[in-house]
Amino acid sequence: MTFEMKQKVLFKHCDPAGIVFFPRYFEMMNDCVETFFSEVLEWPFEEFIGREGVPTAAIETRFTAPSLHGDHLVIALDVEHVGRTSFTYRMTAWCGDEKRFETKARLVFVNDSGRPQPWPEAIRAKLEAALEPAA
Ligand SMILES: CC(C)(COP(=O)(O)OP(=O)(O)OC[C@H]1O[C@@H](n2cnc3c(N)ncnc32)[C@H](O)[C@@H]1OP(=O)(O)O)[C@@H](O)C(=O)NCCC(=O)NCCSC(=O)c1ccc(O)cc1
Repeated sequence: MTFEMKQKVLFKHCDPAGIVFFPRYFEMMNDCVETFFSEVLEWPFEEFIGREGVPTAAIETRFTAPSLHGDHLVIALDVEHVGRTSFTYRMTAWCGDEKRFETKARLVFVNDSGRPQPWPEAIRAKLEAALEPAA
């Protein structure tokens, strides 16, 4: 399955020329992940972040076209791999038919000491259910 989140490009995302500044894209990525946790995993960040966490261990992004103030983006997330303590997602942002960025990242589930721990079984089951179908 592909999870989608709409994101209008706002004033706060942009430099003085009205172009999205790249750290704001990373915030949009995290917003999409947070919404995925809430809506697909039914495990909102506010229920566990603080005691536990899901830091990003690795991320690779390509910015393929600039976004402008007022653009309407659709940010699409696919779960690519579920590991013992981690999962990998791919995310692509579109404005109409134009791709604005694509990213691949690995999140690791950590305990209150910041050490990796296995996913809770119920969360693992939902992550595996969300895995994109094999090509
Ligand atoms: C992520 C870590 C806890 C992993 O600890 P390690 O001791 O390296 O892990 P391990 O070797 O045991 O491996 C654990 C898993 O992580 C995976 N892993 C670890 N490092 C990597 C890298 N570099 N690439 C890919 N996968 C990795 C590894 O494959 C294991 O996966 P499973 O097979 O699914 O179990 C540690 O490297 C760390 O703390 N890194 C710093 C994280 C960080 O500061 N990221 C910057 C942004 S912070 C952030 O995104 C965030 C913070 C707080 C929040 O609430 C939310 C988000």
